[in-house]
Amino acid sequence: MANVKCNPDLVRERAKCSFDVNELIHLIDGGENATKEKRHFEETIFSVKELQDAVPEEYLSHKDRYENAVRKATILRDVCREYMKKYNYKPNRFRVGHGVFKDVSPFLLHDGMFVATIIGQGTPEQQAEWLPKAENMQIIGTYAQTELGHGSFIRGLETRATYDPKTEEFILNNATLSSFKWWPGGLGSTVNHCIVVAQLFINGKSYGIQPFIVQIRDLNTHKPLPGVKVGEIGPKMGFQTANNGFLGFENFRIPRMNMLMKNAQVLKDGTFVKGMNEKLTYGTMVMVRVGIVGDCSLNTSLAATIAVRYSAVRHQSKIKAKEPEVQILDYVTQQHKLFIAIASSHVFRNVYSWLSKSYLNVMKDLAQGKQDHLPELHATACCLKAVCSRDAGSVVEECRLACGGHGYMTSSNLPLVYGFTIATVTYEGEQTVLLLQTARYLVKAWLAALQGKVLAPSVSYLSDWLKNDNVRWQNTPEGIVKGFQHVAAGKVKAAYDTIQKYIKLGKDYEDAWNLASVQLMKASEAHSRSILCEVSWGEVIRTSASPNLLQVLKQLAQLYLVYWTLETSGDFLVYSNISKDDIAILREKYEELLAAIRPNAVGLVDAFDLRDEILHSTLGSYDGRVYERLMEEALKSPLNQESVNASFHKYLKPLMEKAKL
Ligand SMILES: CCCCC/C=C\C/C=C\C/C=C\CCCCC(=O)SCCNC(=O)CCNC(=O)[C@H](O)C(C)(C)COP(=O)(O)OP(=O)(O)OC[C@H]1O[C@@H](n2cnc3c(N)ncnc32)[C@H](O)[C@@H]1OP(=O)(O)O
Ligand SMILES: Cc1cc2nc3c(=O)[nH]c(=O)nc-3n(C[C@H](O)[C@H](O)[C@H](O)COP(=O)(O)OP(=O)(O)OC[C@H]3O[C@@H](n4cnc5c(N)ncnc54)[C@H](O)[C@@H]3O)c2cc1C
Repeated sequence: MANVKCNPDLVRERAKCSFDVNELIHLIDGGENATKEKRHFEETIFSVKELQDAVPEEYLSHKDRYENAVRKATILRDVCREYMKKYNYKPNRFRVGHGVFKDVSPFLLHDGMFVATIIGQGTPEQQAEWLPKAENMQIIGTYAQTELGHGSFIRGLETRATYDPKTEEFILNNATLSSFKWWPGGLGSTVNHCIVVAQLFINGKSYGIQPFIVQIRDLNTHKPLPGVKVGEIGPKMGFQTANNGFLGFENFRIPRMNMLMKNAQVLKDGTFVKGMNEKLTYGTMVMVRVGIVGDCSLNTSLAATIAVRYSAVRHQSKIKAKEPEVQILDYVTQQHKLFIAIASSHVFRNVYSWLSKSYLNVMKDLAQGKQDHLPELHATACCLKAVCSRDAGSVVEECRLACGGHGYMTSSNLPLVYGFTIATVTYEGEQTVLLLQTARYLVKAWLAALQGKVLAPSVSYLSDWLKNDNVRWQNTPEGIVKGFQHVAAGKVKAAYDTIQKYIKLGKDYEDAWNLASVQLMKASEAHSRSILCEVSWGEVIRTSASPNLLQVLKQLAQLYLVYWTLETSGDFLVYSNISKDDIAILREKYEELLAAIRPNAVGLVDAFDLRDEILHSTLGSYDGRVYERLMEEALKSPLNQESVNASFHKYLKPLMEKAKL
């Protein structure tokens, strides 16, 4: 990239960067070698001609766009397969996926949830049967859980799997419209298999929801099998190429061994054998929620790179009347909009790495029959997924708005990035629903703290606060982290007290919970923010990096802490010992941090190392040829391929002629 002829503003920005951009790239990637491998892989992918679109996707019809996505998905699969064989390298498919599809691969759910569920929910025998076929794409699958009538409340799913001991089969049925599966990615026209989550019935008795592996299309003709009704759900806000679909069954029979039986089993005679914990059936969702925190980091870095580079190139208006128009990045309000995007991407990455380790530890424990840490993992993954996805959506939108009119252009790619980022707020557990899951855990933890019990590490601050809620405020990063814990503890206590108040007024627990649920949701958000602050600050101070880089990483981490303290200063005034003077000091600190980060802004986004092919943006490319690219892309419009459009003769001319009469 270094030899590309760049916009002079970007050249100047890069020259004033105070740290070694390559050092940060290696740190993000996990080492110099990892960067080399990543770049070699990406170079390979993006040099495949067939993966490059001659016409921008947006000009294709819905159908052509889907077919083009499937075409590219199959090529990408082949290239990756060969590459992995040759180099024994496991690539990050989401990064290159953004480049190849711009939007979402129709195989996303195959890789992300179908294969993962077979691993997580299948017995060794079932894995041996299905996994090789799924991994080498002999079969293509998705994860079909959500229905027209139910997504969040999965115990309310209506698809039925009724066991027939005579034939040792399950009979799948969707008797109502609301029971139709609705949303699964790839289901529309791509997959031939599904994990179907259905209510198990044996001898008229319900045994809760269980996962079944179901073939829905003929492998040769791709026609839906008799008894299967399947189709695509139509255009959406984003995810256009994900091929989300609907599905229903009518007396569709599958063999007994197609119930994934790692956790619970149905024996030949219809005996149901309960698993260690029925919530283990929800395991794939926990895994994906963890993954989404990492995805939030990537999505945020995409938007930050586009908006920061554009803001360095774009000149508009003046700060001083007699001086030239400034780079819009010099407006402190612009820095306020954008630097939190850079900081958030680092915070999400660090927290993702921490959460993934917890996830793997809990998986190891579960394999040995220990489930003590599962509730903490579930609670932590829920609130982090909810808050990170919401933050990422807001940050991406702020970056888009920060690009003014050009941010509204599809060719900036910001509308698309927003489309797939904001979807993470809803899928894999709607944000409020997940925050309330965490709130259940927090309320229990609070009760345990009141009883003097030892709490799990992520909530031990509740006990500390109970012992001493009068800690002096300190304007240091550690002091701010403590402050976030005080806010969270104060909110958990307030929500708990509110529940108790309603119970004393004669409400039952469930109604009291619902009445207090805004507070519970806010407590959960505050808990999440305190984890984000504590973990990310902790990771940064433990980072081994050169002094120059460490200084910049600390500035970003502090920016995150101060930004969110100021954003939630009302809470701090209520629940911590912060004073108005402390807030004034923090405001000053915030301005200092923006000024300190300003010279490194372009270097920082360069360090995300996102190739132009991944950014897909007229505004964000490495060379900063913004106006040239905007014009080049505009000229690709089919309307610009003709000097006069047929509508002139058909409609406009007759209209004008009528007006003459
Ligand atoms: C684009 C790139 C993305 C990159 C992502 C990275 C990697 C992933 C790769 C690919 C995936 C890509 C895209 C995904 C597309 C989207 C796919 C989907 O959306 S699939 C559908 C997802 N659906 C949901 O998430 C549904 C949300 N609802 C639920 O999870 C549950 O119904 C519930 C809200 C949790 C409530 O369940 P239930 O009613 O049964 O439980 P409660 O009675 O409320 O609580 C009982 C008890 O159980 C505990 N618990 C609940 N869940 C779990 C769990 N998963 N693990 C452990 N424990 C759990 C809960 O805490 C309660 O405990 P207690 O308080 O002690 O009683
Ligand atoms: C792009 C995209 C891709 C998807 N892919 C898949 C897929 O591959 N497979 C799949 O199975 N599903 C998929 N889904 C479905 C997705 O998982 C659900 O839409 C999601 O879990 C939310 O459920 P819902 O639609 O039922 O929302 P609802 O629960 O109906 O939410 C509507 C409102 O009700 C509120 N609400 C609901 N319950 C409660 C409660 N208990 N307390 C308080 N408020 C509540 C919510 O907070 C929200 O404000 C996808 C969805 C999207 C958008």
